[in-house]
Amino acid sequence: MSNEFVHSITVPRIYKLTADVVRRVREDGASLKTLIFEKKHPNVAGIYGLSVNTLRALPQIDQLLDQTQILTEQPRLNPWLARVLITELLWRKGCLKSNAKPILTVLAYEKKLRELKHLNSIGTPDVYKKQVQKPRYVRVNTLILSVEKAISIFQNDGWQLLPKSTTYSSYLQSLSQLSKPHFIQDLHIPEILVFPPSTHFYKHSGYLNGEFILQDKASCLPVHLLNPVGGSVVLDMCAAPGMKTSYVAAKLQNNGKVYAVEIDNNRFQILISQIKKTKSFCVEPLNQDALSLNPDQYSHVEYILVDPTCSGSGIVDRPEHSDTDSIPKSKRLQNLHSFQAYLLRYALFNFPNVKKIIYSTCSLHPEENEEVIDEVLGDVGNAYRLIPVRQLLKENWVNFSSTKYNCGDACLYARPNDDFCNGFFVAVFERNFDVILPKCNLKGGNEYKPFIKNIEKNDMAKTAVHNREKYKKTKKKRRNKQKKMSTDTNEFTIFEIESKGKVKSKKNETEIGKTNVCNSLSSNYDNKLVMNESKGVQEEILAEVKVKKSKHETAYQIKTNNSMLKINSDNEKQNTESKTDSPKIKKKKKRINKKVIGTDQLNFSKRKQNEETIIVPSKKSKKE
Ligand SMILES: C[S@@+](CC[C@H](N)C(=O)[O-])C[C@H]1O[C@@H](n2cnc3c(N)ncnc32)[C@H](O)[C@@H]1O
Repeated sequence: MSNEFVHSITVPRIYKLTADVVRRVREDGASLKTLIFEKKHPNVAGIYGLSVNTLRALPQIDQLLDQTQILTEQPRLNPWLARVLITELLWRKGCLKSNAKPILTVLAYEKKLRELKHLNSIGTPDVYKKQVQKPRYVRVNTLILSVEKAISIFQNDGWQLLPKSTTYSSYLQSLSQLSKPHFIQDLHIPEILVFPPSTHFYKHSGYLNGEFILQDKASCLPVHLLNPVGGSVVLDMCAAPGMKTSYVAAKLQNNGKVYAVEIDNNRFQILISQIKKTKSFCVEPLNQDALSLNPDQYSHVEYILVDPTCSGSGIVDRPEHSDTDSIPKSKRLQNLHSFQAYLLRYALFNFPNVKKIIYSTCSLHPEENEEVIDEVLGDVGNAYRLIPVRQLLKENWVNFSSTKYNCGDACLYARPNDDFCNGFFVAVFERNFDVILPKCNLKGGNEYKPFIKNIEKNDMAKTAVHNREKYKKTKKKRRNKQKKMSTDTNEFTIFEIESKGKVKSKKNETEIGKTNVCNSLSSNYDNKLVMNESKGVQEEILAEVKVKKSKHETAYQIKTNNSMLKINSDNEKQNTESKTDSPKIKKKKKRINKKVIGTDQLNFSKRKQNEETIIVPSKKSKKE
């Protein structure tokens, strides 16, 4: 075989795409889910699996790369492709079938790799091993069928329903022994049916038509505890991918209203898809920053769900962060804490008729949980109280918040090893209307509203990749400009949200990504960390969202039975605009209206929004 011939064989696309995904997750902090979605490859599950496995085995792979010196000896070999191929060879298929040059190169080192793997006693990397064998939770979408009907469907499929448990300990006992062909109804949430681990329903017609939602029990708990009564108005401040939104709609039986707010454009598409699939007609999706909601316009809101971006540390099968991550863990948690407290405070202080607010995270870090609750409790005084979740669940729960915090054990923790579900935290706030809301000058508080205008909202919707590209471009532009005006010290002031305390101005900030902490949180953290609350969901939903873009407009088109829902999107325009903007002068920016053409089935509304983005130049700015 001549060299020329070997060179002409291309590497299978799945390996190339996975290598790119893994690189961007590691280097850009991009979201695995968003990237896989972007690729629009038919084998979403394959790319997802290989990406997750490669990411998890990175420390071991890098050790092998070091020892074999492949990358030094083979400088033309793409290091990320090498990592993916090694994963496939050593931990997945055990072979590589192609004569493409990179594959032959890796295969030339196969013997050495295997020997070193053996010598290093690298077995299956620890992170491959699941701590918990989580059962498969199925939430019955009661907007489409009753729980009884769902049970009979599964029974017709050959499943056998175990008797209902009466205490949490007997329920957990049953869960720990659950095996085919048995399933059980959840003790707390009757809409949830529980099946043995590794049961797959992705191809089940009930799943495909929205009757069954594959949603972890932990993710259902916040809505179960919110428990809005029919006819009420609910605000879901962080809605995508819409698992909780659709559950709220089911709780309301579509009688009432749910405002589902999502800042990220890509995730908003998934939210729309979920709303449609689940027939959640009472939901009005809003593609905007929840912090930009005009409280006067939403003064009728009675229930709020605050389920913000978090570290996702409670998710059982998510890839771990490693020490090599660019932002240290403590700093990440501090940033998340600030953002979460900000959002929660916004909910607590700005909606005069709200009765109940749920704060939840899929994190097990007190920084994102008890510490957030303690911080806001100090601000709201007696205007709100925490309802002890122990009472709400009638003592049938084991894990609560720590008594070493002011919130005491009033909040709920779900812990994978005890509760057989993802790790989660839930706090339930109830409004005491006898007490007037105190004034609060802190982030999100009622005195803070005017500042909201100064946040560059468009940017919050950017993915990490966008931010990086934008940052690079702006840096390049600025460098060129600086060359031209070498004496120019172009100073400007930007606002920065500090982790603790007030708004502060900062001079000479050069990194666009730093113009706003929430911005970087919403993009980096959300995309990087909050892949989803259930591993399957991202594959499932992504596989279904159909996005079509025309040359002249970006449009989301979702097929309905008899009509086509079309949402004109200004995303690209916004993105382009923001990319070319540099924050140097006082600038008013009109947000382009989201035009939504509703179908007879979906209840989307037209919404006008002209928000100002103002970044104030300091007085020292060079006079042009
Ligand atoms: C943890 S996820 C929400 C999961 C969702 N509640 C569910 O159950 O499917 C957090 C979401 O909040 C969105 N988000 C973050 N900051 C936001 C903001 N300021 N306004 C609206 N959405 C925001 C993120 O893009 C992300 O989709």
